[in-house]
Amino acid sequence: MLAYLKQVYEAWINYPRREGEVIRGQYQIERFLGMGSYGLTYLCLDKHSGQEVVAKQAKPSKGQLGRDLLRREATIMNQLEHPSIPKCYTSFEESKRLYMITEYIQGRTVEDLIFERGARFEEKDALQFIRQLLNIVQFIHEHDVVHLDIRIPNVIVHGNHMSLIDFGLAARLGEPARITIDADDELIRRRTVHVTSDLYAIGHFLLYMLYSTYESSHDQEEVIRGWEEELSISTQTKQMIRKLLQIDPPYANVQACLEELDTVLV
Ligand SMILES: Nc1ncnc2c1ncn2[C@@H]1O[C@H](COP(=O)(O)OP(=O)(O)OP(=O)(O)O)[C@@H](O)[C@H]1O
Repeated sequence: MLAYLKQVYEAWINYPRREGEVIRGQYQIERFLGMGSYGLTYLCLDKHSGQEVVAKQAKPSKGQLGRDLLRREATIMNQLEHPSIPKCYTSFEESKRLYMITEYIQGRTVEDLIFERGARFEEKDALQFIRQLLNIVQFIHEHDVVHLDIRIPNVIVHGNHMSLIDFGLAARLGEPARITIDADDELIRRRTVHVTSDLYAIGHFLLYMLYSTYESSHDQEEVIRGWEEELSISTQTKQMIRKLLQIDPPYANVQACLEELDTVLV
C-alpha cells in the first residue's frame, strides 16, 4: 500500500509541464521530449534568441540527488566545448525547480535510424561511423571526463554530422563518489570511472550497427549463436570488438583503438 502511494505521489510530482508554458519568462515549452531516470526534457523556444533549445529539469522525485546530478552535468558540459557536444547555455532555479538549458541537436538518433527507419550499416560504414564517435570520445577523455552512457539513443546524426548527447551519468576520471545513492540508484554506484567503460560501450554500439544488416535464417531451427559466428565480418574487426568488450586484453585508451581501426580501414 505504501509503495503504491509512493508511486502515485511520484507520478504526480514528476508530471511534465504543459506545452505553451514559459520557463523563467524566456523558454516556451513546445514539446515534452521525455522523462529519463533523473530528468524531464523539453524542447523549448528561446523567446529572446528565437532559437529552439532543450530544457532539462531535475526530476522532482529524485530530490537532492537529481539536483546534484543535473548541476554536475551542467559543469561537465561547460568544460566540453566541441562541435559534436551540445552547448550548455545556462542553468537556474525557478520555483524550487532546477533547469539546465542546452543546444537543441537536430537529426535522428542511431536507435531511430536502425529501428524506425530501417537503416543498414555495412562493416566499413559502421567502422567509419565508430571512428567519428571515437574522435568525440577521445576529446572527452582528454578533458578527464568519461561519458558512461554511450548508447545508440544518445548519438544523433544529421547529414554527415554526429553529436553525442546526454551527459547525465558523465563523471570525472578518478572522481571520488560524492553523491549519496539510495537503493533505486544502485546502477550509478556500480559504474567504474575509467576510460575502458566508454570503450566497452562503443563495442556494444558497434555490434548494434553491425547487426543492422543481419538476417536470421528462418528455415533452420533457431540456434543461439554468439556474435562472432552470426556476423559476417573480417577477423580484424572481430579482434577489435573482442578488445572493446574486454574479452581480450582491452585498449589502454581511445588512441590505441583509433590506431588499430585505421589499419582496418585502409
Ligand atoms: N540536446 C538535445 N538535442 C536533441 N534531443 C535531445 C537533446 N537532449 C535530449 N534529447 C532527446 O530528449 C529525449 C529525452 O532525453 P533524456 O536524456 O532526458 O532521457 P532519456 O534518454 O530518455 O533517458 P536517460 O537520461 O535515463 O537515458 C530523448 O529522446 C533524447 O534523444
